[in-house]
Amino acid sequence: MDHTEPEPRGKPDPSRWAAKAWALLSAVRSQSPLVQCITNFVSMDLMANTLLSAGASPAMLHSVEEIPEFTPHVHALCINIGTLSSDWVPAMKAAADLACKSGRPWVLDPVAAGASGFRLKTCLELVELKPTVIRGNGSEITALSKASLASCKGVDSSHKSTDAVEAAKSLAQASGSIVAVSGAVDIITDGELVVGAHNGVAMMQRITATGCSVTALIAAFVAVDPLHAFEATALALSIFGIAAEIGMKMANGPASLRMHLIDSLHGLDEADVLSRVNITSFS
Ligand SMILES: Nc1ncnc2c1ncn2[C@@H]1O[C@H](COP(=O)(O)OP(=O)(O)O)[C@@H](O)[C@H]1O
Ligand SMILES: Cc1ncsc1CCOP(=O)(O)O
Ligand SMILES: [Mg+2]
Repeated sequence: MDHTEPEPRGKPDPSRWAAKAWALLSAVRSQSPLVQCITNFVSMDLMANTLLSAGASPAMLHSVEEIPEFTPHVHALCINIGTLSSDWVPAMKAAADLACKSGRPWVLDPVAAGASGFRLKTCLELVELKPTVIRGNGSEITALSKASLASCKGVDSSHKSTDAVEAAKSLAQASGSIVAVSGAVDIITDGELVVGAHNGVAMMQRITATGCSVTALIAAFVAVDPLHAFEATALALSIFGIAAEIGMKMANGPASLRMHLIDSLHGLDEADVLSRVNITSFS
């Protein structure tokens, strides 16, 4: 996995983003990073298939007994609190702590963070364990950033991603994590620089666990380029969106889009990626 020095940050150059997208997808395919996923029951299947179709190697291991042996050897860890219960929290915390201590990137998906005090408290405790990236929808990032039970229907967002830019920036500054807010435009920030990834189709919101799955894809991308987590996060979101755009041409509705999204992610070629990556600076 690449440990070279970070590239200088600055105004995004569209051709640099597209070339880097193809380089990172190719690295995931050739290196097949092992991604440990501690995730909700709803997302396990789509998340594992998303990682496999991108070329990564998923492992849905969550028992607290095996984390000390397993987690130090993974290339990245994804923690998702979607179907949270108290007996899973020690495993989540132990895995996050070990990932940090072993120098492995880890990514947090704070599903429905503002839906209950238990969820919010657990997310805030996980944020203390220094996730490399936090990816949520607009309502989740708003709740986590303000540490309050913001108006939240459940797992789906009632905020546009673009209305959560300031919340994302302050969460990134307070946590030291890269923060991504998904939506029609995916917002990615390190607390200063903000970019928008414009790929994707609206019907992705009608398939459960697309958000969870793109969080796991972010973990795979960060695994192959851990020193450029900001770029890897934006590009994983863009690549997932491109797969959906291509899949949508063959789909008749959410169920067939789910299938074609996975097929398209597996089949993405250089021309698709270079012509479709759409990331712009956002201010
Ligand atoms: N209106 C939209 N247009 C294009 N892509 C979208 C839209 N809404 C969501 N997406 C994409 O769907 C995926 C899941 O995002 P989202 O629905 O916000 O997450 P969650 O399922 O966690 O609420 C992301 O890849 C995001 O870019
Ligand atoms: C429906 C549901 N309920 C608890 S977790 C979950 C899946 C949420 O997936 P996503 O956040 O990707 O829509
Ligand atoms: Mg979600």
